[in-house]
Amino acid sequence: SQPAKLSLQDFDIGRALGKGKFGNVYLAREKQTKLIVALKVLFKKQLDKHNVAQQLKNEIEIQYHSRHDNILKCYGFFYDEKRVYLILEYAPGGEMYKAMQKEGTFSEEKTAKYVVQLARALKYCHDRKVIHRDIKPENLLLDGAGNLKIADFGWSCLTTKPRQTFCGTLDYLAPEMVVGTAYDHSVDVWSLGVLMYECLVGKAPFEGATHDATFARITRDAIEFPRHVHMAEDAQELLRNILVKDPAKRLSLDAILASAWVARCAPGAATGALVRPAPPAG
Ligand SMILES: COCCOc1ccc(Nc2ncc(Cl)c(NC3CC3)n2)cc1
Repeated sequence: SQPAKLSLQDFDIGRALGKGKFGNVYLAREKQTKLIVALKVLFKKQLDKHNVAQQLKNEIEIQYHSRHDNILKCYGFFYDEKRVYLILEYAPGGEMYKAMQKEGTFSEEKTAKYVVQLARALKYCHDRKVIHRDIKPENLLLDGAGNLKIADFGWSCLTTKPRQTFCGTLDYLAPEMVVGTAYDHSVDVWSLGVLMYECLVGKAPFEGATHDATFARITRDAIEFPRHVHMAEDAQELLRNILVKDPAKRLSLDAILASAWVARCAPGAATGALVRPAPPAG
């Protein structure tokens, strides 16, 4: 049967969770089911002005049909004459980039948990021929147990040709995207490497003062590890094999999940369980 057609009257609206370029996200509760959701309100005028209506359809299509613990659920959408509303899963932990700002760096264990969860979510996407293309802390949320959720598929695509210019931070763009050559799912692997680096070091590996400086560093520089951050050798080794300019030489998601650093810092990841095994009874 078709899902029920919902409208704004079906929700009690709560506080604003975040303000975006095309509209805001509000905490909301569906009246019948009492389900707590995040309601993303987008203004049609803004969507038309920035010519992103097709991108939004993309986002809804991909997120609505995704079923994965580390991908934020889209329960549905509706619209009125001025706005489009996305009914999204509420992630109580908030935005990853805010947690990074607050904590500076994360422990190896917490970083490895994020790396494993992001790698699993990306495997799910890539198996379905979906490339996210815009993995960065601003697009990642945390649930109540600190699990990672990919939250924004605005830039994901089923093809491999970028339609519009990027906005926001370029730190996470893979070299081949910066150069504009054809690229594939391995651009998401590069971004996973940048995220791992930033979680452990506290800043992105190829940060530049300007866009051009960042572009130049992404395409030219070899990865460096600041001396004041004592990063374990197996972590450095893994990052050197992810942040490789040539996409064909970049590690696969499976290889990352099977790496020595993941085995040491996210025990049980290989078997799928990320929770600590209960101590033996008695
Ligand atoms: C003092 O308040 C600080 C903000 O605290 C939170 C912010 C956001 C969530 N969860 C959340 N879940 C789903 C979405 Cl789609 C979303 N989108 C918004 C644009 C991020 N935000 C929880 C807490």
